[in-house]
Amino acid sequence: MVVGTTRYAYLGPEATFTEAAALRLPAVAGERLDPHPTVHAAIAAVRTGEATGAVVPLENSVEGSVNATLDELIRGEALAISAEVLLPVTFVLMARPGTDLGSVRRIVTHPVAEAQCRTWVSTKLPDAVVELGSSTAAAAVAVAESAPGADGHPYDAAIAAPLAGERYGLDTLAHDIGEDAEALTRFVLVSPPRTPTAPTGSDKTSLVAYIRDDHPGALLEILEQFATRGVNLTRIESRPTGNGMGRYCFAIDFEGHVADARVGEAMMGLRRVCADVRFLGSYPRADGVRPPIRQGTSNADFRDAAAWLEQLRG
Ligand SMILES: O=C(O)C(=O)Cc1ccccc1
Repeated sequence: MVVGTTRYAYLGPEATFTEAAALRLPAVAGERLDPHPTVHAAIAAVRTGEATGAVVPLENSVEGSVNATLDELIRGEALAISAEVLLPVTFVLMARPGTDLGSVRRIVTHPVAEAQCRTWVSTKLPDAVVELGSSTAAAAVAVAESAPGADGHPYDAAIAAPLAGERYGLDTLAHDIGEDAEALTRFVLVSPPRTPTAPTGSDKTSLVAYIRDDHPGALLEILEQFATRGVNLTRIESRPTGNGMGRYCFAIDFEGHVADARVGEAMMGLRRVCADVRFLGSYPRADGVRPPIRQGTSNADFRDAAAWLEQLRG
């Protein structure tokens, strides 16, 4: 296989769900992919310029946001989201060849996988403990390298992607152990700040809003900016800013593109009521949905209203 020269970082090692997601991104597929042990390390490679972009998990349909990624976007040097991809995730319990399911006591996996497989583990292996690792593939490596009887409590099994079992020589003890067979994870391509790609009609925008002085109704003021312009939110998450107890910001995703008038007006409103607004980007939606535009909020409606005001002002 010929590999391009542009380097992209991802949450590794090989055979993570993130690697599978990266291979589905047109900008990344065919380029050089560098595995990193943590989300922080993958994003640090973008910040230092070592990588053009980093593919990292952002949100799971069952477990919610991946805070490690959210916090990188909220704090430190500004970054941009330039693409998203939705990936169905299937979890497998895997162990060294010869391991018997009944003998599994110590399992290792990523927190998102642990949350989705909790019911299966407590029902089928009530005496097992699940420990958390930096990725599902790192968990598979830890099991492959845990010699039974070795010092330091070896792991008996890992919960990871079917591909990780093949890659690291582990056998499957149980298939499809996640709670929701339809579970999806949303991954994003994080790059240095950049001009967004042109609107497609099926776009999403992400930003972080930092409250100006803690006061009653601060969140309502933020929400109003979107509501009055007919902008539909797809996710809102509060996270501590990291600068003192009780100081929070809101990471918000919504339908539309920064080039859309209603989105621009909502963002100008945020700019007026917030201490700071960090624009993360507008990018095509992975699900291709083209939501209906509410009456009175199309680009033409905003243009007409602006022309009317101009006329009144003479
Ligand atoms: O650990 C991985 O393989 C990842 O890519 C993170 C993750 C873990 C579980 C579900 C989705 C993403």
